[in-house]
Amino acid sequence: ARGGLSALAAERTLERNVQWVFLGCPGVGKGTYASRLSQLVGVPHIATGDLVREELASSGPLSQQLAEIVNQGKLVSDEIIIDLLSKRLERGETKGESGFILDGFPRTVGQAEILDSVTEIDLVVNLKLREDVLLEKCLGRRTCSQCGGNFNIASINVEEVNGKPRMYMPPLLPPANCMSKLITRADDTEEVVKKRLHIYNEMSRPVEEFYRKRGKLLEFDLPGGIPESWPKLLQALNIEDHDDKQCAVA
Ligand SMILES: Nc1ncnc2c1ncn2[C@@H]1O[C@H](COP(=O)(O)OP(=O)(O)O)[C@@H](O)[C@H]1O
Repeated sequence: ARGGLSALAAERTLERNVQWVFLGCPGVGKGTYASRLSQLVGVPHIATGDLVREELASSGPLSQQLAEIVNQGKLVSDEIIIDLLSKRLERGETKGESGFILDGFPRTVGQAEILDSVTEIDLVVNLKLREDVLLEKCLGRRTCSQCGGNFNIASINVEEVNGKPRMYMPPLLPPANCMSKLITRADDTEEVVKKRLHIYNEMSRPVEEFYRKRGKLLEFDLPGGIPESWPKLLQALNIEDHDDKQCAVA
């Protein structure tokens, strides 16, 4: 099935820019890989979590309400999310953007149905990682308050247990001048991450089935950290990266 999906993706690219979706639990690395791919493929990376955080920071009419929901690890209503996403897509269109890699959307079957009714998604990449590693990955996340760069200070090295493969993920450390400006997201506490993982299983797992039934789901088990996973992901997507060395460390 993998070959078929990759072929499908390649064929689409010739006609118009790609319209891809990234699915996966909190902490799996959706943002990291979606962002890298978007640069490579030349389409915008649109993360609904970022849209929500921008709205939060703007102290507009929604921000108080959103802060409460997000900081408890709950999902924002489909209505609000669709509204934020539509506005983002419209802004992009006026700037001449086309295609996208969506990250963090759709997160409910309702959102998937709405998306399905307005446009065709070419491919859905389902990123997967050992569950016991996800919490640590979330707790290790840091953002530079100045440049906005995303990093991870978690150093993961877990042994093989019950058929789960050994997993080595070196930290993704910031450059020296970001070091003193690192901040942690308010929803990346142990309590809230556990809640988010639970809500993912309840509300977002069914979205995988939604796309599986439509033959669009590409399952991708992350083999390790970025240096190990990035080339394998490109291979699974049939994409060549002529600048591979640079990307692996960027
Ligand atoms: N598609 C969505 N539907 C509902 N809520 C969303 C959606 N995308 C983002 N959010 C809200 O923003 C928060 C942060 O999202 P995100 O940055 O994607 O986090 P995660 O690390 O859990 O993938 C979510 O916990 C949720 O409250």
